[in-house]
Amino acid sequence: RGPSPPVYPGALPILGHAHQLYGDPIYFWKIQKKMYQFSLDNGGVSEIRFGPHSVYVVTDPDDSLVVANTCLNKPYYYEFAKEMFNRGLVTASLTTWKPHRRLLYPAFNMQVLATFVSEYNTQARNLVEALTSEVGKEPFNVRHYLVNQLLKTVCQTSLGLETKDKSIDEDYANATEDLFMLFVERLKKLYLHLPWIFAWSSLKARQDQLLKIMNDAMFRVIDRRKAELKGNVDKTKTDIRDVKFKPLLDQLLELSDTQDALSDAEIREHLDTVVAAAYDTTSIAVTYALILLGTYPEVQNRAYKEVQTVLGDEDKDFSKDDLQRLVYLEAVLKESMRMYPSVPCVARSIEADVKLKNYTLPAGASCMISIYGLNHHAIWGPDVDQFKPERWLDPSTLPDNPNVFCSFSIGKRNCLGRLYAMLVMKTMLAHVLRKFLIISDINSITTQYDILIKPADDSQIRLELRSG
Ligand code: HEM
Repeated sequence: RGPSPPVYPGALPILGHAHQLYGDPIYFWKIQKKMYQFSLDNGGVSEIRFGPHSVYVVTDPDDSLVVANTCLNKPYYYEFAKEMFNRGLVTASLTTWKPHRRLLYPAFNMQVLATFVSEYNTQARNLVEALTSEVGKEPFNVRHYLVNQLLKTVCQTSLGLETKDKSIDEDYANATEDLFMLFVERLKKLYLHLPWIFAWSSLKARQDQLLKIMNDAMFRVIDRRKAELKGNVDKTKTDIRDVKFKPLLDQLLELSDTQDALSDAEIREHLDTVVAAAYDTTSIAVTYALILLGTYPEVQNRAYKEVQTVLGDEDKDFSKDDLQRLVYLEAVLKESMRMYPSVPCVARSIEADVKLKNYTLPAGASCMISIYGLNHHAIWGPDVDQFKPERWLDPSTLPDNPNVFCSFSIGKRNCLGRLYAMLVMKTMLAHVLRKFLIISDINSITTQYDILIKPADDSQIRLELRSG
């Protein structure tokens, strides 16, 4: 097999690096960054150990793509989330994932997403209204507002819920967040990797409670919608929306009716996956973008001017075309997602030996593709650690290798919702920029990790009303 990649320092017999993973979410992010940096400093591949299990940390762009496209199954620690998401795309095994990805793919194309743009605008206006109560006050937690609004947006476009419908609300969001914390807790404690020990733990009892809250809520939504569609009840409900508007739930029920392609349980798993994959990732990305805009007034000013140029002084909504003309705002978003990718790494199972440039990774191990590491690779140039949206405006200032920007992951199993995400995030940011001046300081923000990275501090941004 040839040489082995360097092992991250401090491994102990039996435990490997497990003892280094203990600590709170802020510590856990710090140690992960060190592990990614070690991989970057050592040619792009290194090894850590969860007890006897080898995990390779890959930060080389070419090697990452090889792993992403040849290892399509997820490793055993994704199983921790399986009771919740099961055959949903993120956790599905390859045999389910392939046909289901094909089934869901059409629901995320631009034609469908264009019918959601008025929902995005409505929710962005609601966000602006809610944020108005913070004007002139002390720095506050803007992510809380975004979670609330983006959860509503996703529930409307995925589940067809009306704005006032509280079926999937804060309780659901809190349960999701607690569940993610619980997965991390299990990941860090090696003995809880063993299913029979986990089954007797207090963590498992808590997991069951959270799953019940979430499953009950989602099944209620599915059952009600099925009844509505069967009885043609409430058809007028969608009339106020784009006539072609069809939430993901309706599309999945149609597939189940016409092709017998999906069971109710599978539909629930896909919807839970999409909702969980969508609202928190986007709320985190918009939060960091706002904090960075508030830290760099000249960037904020340029983004604001672009918004004004696209819409003029009229208080109208952004159309799909308007959103596509917000080129600088898109650069701001990409750059903040480069620096703070909501999902900092993804993992794959190595089922057959994988040949990389300098090493062969052995079957039976697993591999972490470090999104954070790739986004901070030296290939970005000497200004890699600086926030420079301008780099996205001129292709000659970007790395030749497109795989180094991988906040939406890379290869065949990349993010299905990336187009959705960009549209909704741009709409939210554009509405906020139009109304408020944002003031913040990224240097005062600490990052924590719970599968996603997010600000640990409540003091995130301040707002002033824009005059005129
Ligand atoms: C800033 C926002 C987002 C980021 C950073 C993001 C990132 C990612 C990443 C890194 C993955 C790969 C996960 C893995 O392999 O473990 C992924 C997968 C996925 N994402 Fe996103 N995502 C975002 C928004 C969304 C949205 C809005 C949706 C849906 C509306 C969505 C739906 C999905 C789905 C269904 C998958 C599974 C894809 C598959 O395995 O075939 N994501 N996302």
